[in-house]
Amino acid sequence: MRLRNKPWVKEYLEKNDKYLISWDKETKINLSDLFNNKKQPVHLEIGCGKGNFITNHALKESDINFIGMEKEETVVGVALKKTLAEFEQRNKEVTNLKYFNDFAEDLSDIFAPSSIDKIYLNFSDPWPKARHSKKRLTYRTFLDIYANIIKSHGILEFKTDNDGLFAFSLEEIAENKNWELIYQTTDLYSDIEALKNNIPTEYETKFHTAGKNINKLIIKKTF
Ligand SMILES: C[S@@+](CC[C@H](N)C(=O)[O-])C[C@H]1O[C@@H](n2cnc3c(N)ncnc32)[C@H](O)[C@@H]1O
Repeated sequence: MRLRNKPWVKEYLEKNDKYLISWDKETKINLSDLFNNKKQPVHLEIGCGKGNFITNHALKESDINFIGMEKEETVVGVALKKTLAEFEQRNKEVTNLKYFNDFAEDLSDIFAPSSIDKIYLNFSDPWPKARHSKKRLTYRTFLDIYANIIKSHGILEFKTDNDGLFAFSLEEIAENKNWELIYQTTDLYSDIEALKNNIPTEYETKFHTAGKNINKLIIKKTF
């Protein structure tokens, strides 16, 4: 499905702006003002795509506030529509999930240091050409940005079908003093224990169904 320039999106997002985070680029977002349930931990998914993963997390873990960050406005529109439909189907109100149309590059300007409890990064673009390696969302500058916004000893979970990106990410992590590796597998679907709590993303389902191995790593902030 081609998602660019869907004409309904702008109007739809304006109408449903209570599920969106807006940022004035001058001040950092005050997380305790965002959700009515202020005291709950905040988990952020970067590059949430059409929102399957974060919606299912928000449905399952109502004691956590979720933010889905996505750079494409049209994709945010599609994600929000799906979220509202999923919650409605279960007669539930969306009180613990908001979408944010912005870029991972801006995270340190958006959120205060040590303010996010957990970060998810799923099936981010592999950028296979060496000259584009800095754009990979596990490149060292991104790892530093995540370490800045996540709380002390916070956890980041990363899944990818792309073996090259996975190997690259492990190398970047090994070189980065902000993070320690606490789990890794190149075949998530053969790790029964890890699978128990696994919520698949849209890309994950697609690749796993096609027989591709799914890589996963978990890292913890060292300080
Ligand atoms: C390959 S898709 C994966 C979507 C979803 N996470 C999944 O696993 O099904 C990557 C998503 O990340 C978004 N994205 C890529 N770079 C980004 C960035 N720098 N900041 C925010 N979102 C980004 C893309 O627009 C796209 O929706």
